[in-house]
Amino acid sequence: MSEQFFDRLEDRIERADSVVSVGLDTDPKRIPEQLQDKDLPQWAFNRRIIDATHEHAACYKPNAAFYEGADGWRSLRETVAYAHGKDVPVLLDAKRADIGNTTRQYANLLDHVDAITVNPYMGRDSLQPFLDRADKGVFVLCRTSNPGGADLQDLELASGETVYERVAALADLWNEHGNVGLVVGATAPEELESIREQVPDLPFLVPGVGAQGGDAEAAVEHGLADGVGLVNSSRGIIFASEGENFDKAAGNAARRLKRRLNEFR
Ligand SMILES: O=C(O)c1cc(=O)[nH]c(=O)n1[C@@H]1O[C@H](COP(=O)(O)O)[C@@H](O)[C@H]1O
Repeated sequence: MSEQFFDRLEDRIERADSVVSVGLDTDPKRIPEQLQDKDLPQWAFNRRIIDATHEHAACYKPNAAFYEGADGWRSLRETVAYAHGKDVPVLLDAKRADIGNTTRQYANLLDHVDAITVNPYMGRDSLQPFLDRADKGVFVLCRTSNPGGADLQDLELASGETVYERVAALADLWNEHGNVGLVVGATAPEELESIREQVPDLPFLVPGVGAQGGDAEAAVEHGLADGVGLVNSSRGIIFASEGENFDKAAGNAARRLKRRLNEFR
């Protein structure tokens, strides 16, 4: 198996014929009733979601927010092992980074998963332990999908570039091991296009299609670098139905998204 995350991801994209990142944002309150009395309801839910969606998944992206706490981390560990058993990489959406000794601990998260999202706000040294993991993917938040994404990221610097453009330029510099990608939301299609022009070689993780109503065509057209990149939907897949056959609905939603995105690949 290749040493490089993006090579492994490329293989997976080819095998699944899909750039869909299935977001495992498993809100305990939205888990169907029939699973609520299980030992680890999140794990019971994720297992059925993975069974139903893995053939359409380029990766799984659990967001750490939903797994904080002892049972959550246990569920996450089982989930990651199960996804790996299906040959699907796992991108932990943790948005971490801190001062040196703290961030070294955060980077240990990469012992368990294939890639992670990080926050560039504290600068290069806060990301160094992640960047040093040449075999793992490091997705740097660049232009986020939320309405407030513009508050700081769109500010113009004295140099004339915006903050998100500066982040993209820095991420390109930090990409010494070929393991860096950017997070750019599908709700900002113009920025997606301009960032793609600025950094043609960095794969993007593009969240914001589905529940946030982002632009699927722009996500594919600009999110991929040499065919490699990810377009994420979380709630739109895993909570496609909250009824008894939630897994079947999730599988259908993942297949539909894959087909829709493939129209633009
Ligand atoms: O880093 C991310 O993945 C991320 C960045 C961003 O700009 N916007 C964004 O929505 N996300 C994540 O992508 C997922 C989107 O979930 P849905 O809106 O349910 O598809 C959540 O886990 C968000 O935290």
